[in-house]
Amino acid sequence: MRKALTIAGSDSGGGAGIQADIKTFQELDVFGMSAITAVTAQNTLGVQAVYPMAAEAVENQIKSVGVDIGADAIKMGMLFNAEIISIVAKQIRRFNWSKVVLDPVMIAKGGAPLLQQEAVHALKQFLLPLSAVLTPNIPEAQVLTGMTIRNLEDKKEAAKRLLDLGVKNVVIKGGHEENPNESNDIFYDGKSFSVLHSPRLLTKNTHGTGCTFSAAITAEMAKGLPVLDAVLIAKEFIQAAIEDGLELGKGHGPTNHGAYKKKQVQVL
Ligand SMILES: Nc1ncnc2c1ncn2[C@@H]1O[C@H](COP(=O)(O)OP(=O)(O)OP(=O)(O)O)[C@@H](O)[C@H]1O
Ligand SMILES: Cc1ncc(CO)c(N)n1
Repeated sequence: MRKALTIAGSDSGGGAGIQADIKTFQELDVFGMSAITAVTAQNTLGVQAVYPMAAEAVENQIKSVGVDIGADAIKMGMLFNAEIISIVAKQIRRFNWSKVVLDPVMIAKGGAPLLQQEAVHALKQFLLPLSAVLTPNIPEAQVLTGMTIRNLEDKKEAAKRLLDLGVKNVVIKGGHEENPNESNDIFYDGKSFSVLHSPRLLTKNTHGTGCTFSAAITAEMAKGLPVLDAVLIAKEFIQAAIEDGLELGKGHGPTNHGAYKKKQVQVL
């Protein structure tokens, strides 16, 4: 069985972070493993508290997986601080992992910081050059490039700048765009651009969309798919999960990780 490791934060509410990643891996028939970087007290209303792990604890979780089980692909989500970032980078190099997906999580939907501002530099310096795929949303792409993104041309320019920082492929996600009809993502591999179209679904239940999308890319890469094919499946996966979003809690409910598989079965 193919194996994927997520290095990310725990979401007690179960919709984002490690929990979203493991559910997504499972739905896509990949064995999920985790290295927890921080524990968040979180629900559909927001993040109530963040408890970062000691960098050594993160390092040892990755080592335990790497020396024994191994991983076909790696995903990184919330990393919180520069010390954790630098230790994660060291372990990725040590195990020679190349199918590495970096979701540069910075701020939760309610505004809580999930990455310290002073750690952005470390993320760019240590992790972008080790990543096969980077999946920023628009605000994250703006922070990483220092440019304002208003339209498709800006997205293309930002994607080029991100590749100049060492990442091999980038998907700039459109969830935060003000387009009322569509939520389009753009993919760039250094040679050509692809626009991944989807209708914008009118729902408040979008907690964990970014985590779920990048975990699905990771799972498909673990199975050996080329990056663009993995991204296209992930787009279908997140679309189905949002369409079937769950009305749980009093705020932004989670997406339904089981929706994609259910849809496949119906088609058969
Ligand atoms: N309302 C929506 N309708 C359709 N697709 C959406 C919607 N919101 C987000 N998406 C899709 O979900 C994926 C994740 O995008 P988004 O920009 O929301 O990520 P994110 O901001 O990192 O998520 P998070 O809020 O979990 O951190 C993208 O493929 C995006 O196009
Ligand atoms: C733990 C965690 N990681 C990532 C996100 C971003 O959605 C979140 N809300 N919580």
